[in-house]
Amino acid sequence: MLRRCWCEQYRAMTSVRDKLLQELNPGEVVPPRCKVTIVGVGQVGMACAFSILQSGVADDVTLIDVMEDKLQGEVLDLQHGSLFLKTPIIRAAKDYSETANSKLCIITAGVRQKEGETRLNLVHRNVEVFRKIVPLLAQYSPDAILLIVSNPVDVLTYVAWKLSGFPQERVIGSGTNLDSARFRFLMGERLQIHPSSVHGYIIGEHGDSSVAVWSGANVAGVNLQSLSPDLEREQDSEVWPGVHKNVVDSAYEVVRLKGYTSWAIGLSVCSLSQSILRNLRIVHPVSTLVKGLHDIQEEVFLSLPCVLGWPGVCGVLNQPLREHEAYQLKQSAQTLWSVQRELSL
Ligand SMILES: NC(=O)C1=CN([C@@H]2O[C@H](COP(=O)(O)OP(=O)(O)OC[C@H]3O[C@@H](n4cnc5c(N)ncnc54)[C@H](O)[C@@H]3O)[C@@H](O)[C@H]2O)C=CC1
Ligand SMILES: CC(=O)C(=O)O
Repeated sequence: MLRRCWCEQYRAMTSVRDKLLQELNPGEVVPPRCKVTIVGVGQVGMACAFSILQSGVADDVTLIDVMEDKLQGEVLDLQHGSLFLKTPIIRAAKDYSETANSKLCIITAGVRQKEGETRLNLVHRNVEVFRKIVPLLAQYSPDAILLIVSNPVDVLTYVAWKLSGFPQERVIGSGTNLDSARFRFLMGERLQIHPSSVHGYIIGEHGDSSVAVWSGANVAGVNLQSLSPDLEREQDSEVWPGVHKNVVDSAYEVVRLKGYTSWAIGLSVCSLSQSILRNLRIVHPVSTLVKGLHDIQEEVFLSLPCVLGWPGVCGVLNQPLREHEAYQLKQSAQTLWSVQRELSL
């Protein structure tokens, strides 16, 4: 019976595809479950896109940018690699309606630092960029998680939270996930141990006022400060405090050498995306609303260790901090608040 039905259809078919393939459920559309939109196809956006495509975590990667030719060129180039990827849909969106129903929207659009410029110098230009982007993302993907990468990332995460009206757990800044990766790489180099086995957090601002939590730095639970109490002091003979300085200087150094940073932030954002989209509940230092935590009174976003999963930020760790670490964190909050309170949103 079924066979006769197929044969009848076959006679009526014309295209090569129709002759090749007997569809069992023609016309059925399976909506993507893990659609990721990336806004901005500059150095950072493309590094994020490439890492996410390589990981296979998304079933739709949609890119959008105001530079139409660059956008088309980047998307074509990625599509030509489809044979080697496991993401069925890679596309350029002409307008925000094509980003609809994204689970995760990653914003990398905006200006970047020139040599010597700080991240905070970018704030006014990138707030204007966000005014054009965030309301449209929120309109077409009202249930999405916003992952902010553009700088200054902590202030812009606050801006995205305000402009979107989303709950705090669905607006996340990539924050010090990158700084902590740099910290672990630099400590690992000194110890000649892989960064995945060297644990330590950079918290606070992604930038100049970040805080190294030396009190928690460890390898296999062996606290490094218990081996050298001077670890974070100037007089330390092995100059370990220089590791945090190197972390803070990292972006400036890479920008001086190649003009921008891209690969490490791309990998960092991919790791955050995997934790969210696969509901892994991995702890990452990311920028979240910290009002009420560690005695911070200001409505600012800063990085603290957060559990990330399908709902976004599932929880913030009660990380014990020494007095001077908590003091530095509060200073970091005040630095950001002094920038934020000038913004009219
Ligand atoms: N959070 C972090 O750890 C890091 C953040 N960044 C930041 O990421 C941002 C992007 O850096 P790059 O990719 O190197 O810059 P880029 O200049 O290479 O790319 C920026 C892209 O944004 C696009 N864009 C500008 N306005 C737009 C709009 N209204 N809508 C859509 N697209 C728009 C531009 O056309 C351009 O393609 C910068 O703010 C940079 O400071 C960079 C590295 C690390
Ligand atoms: C540019 C920047 O924020 C970074 O690479 O850390």
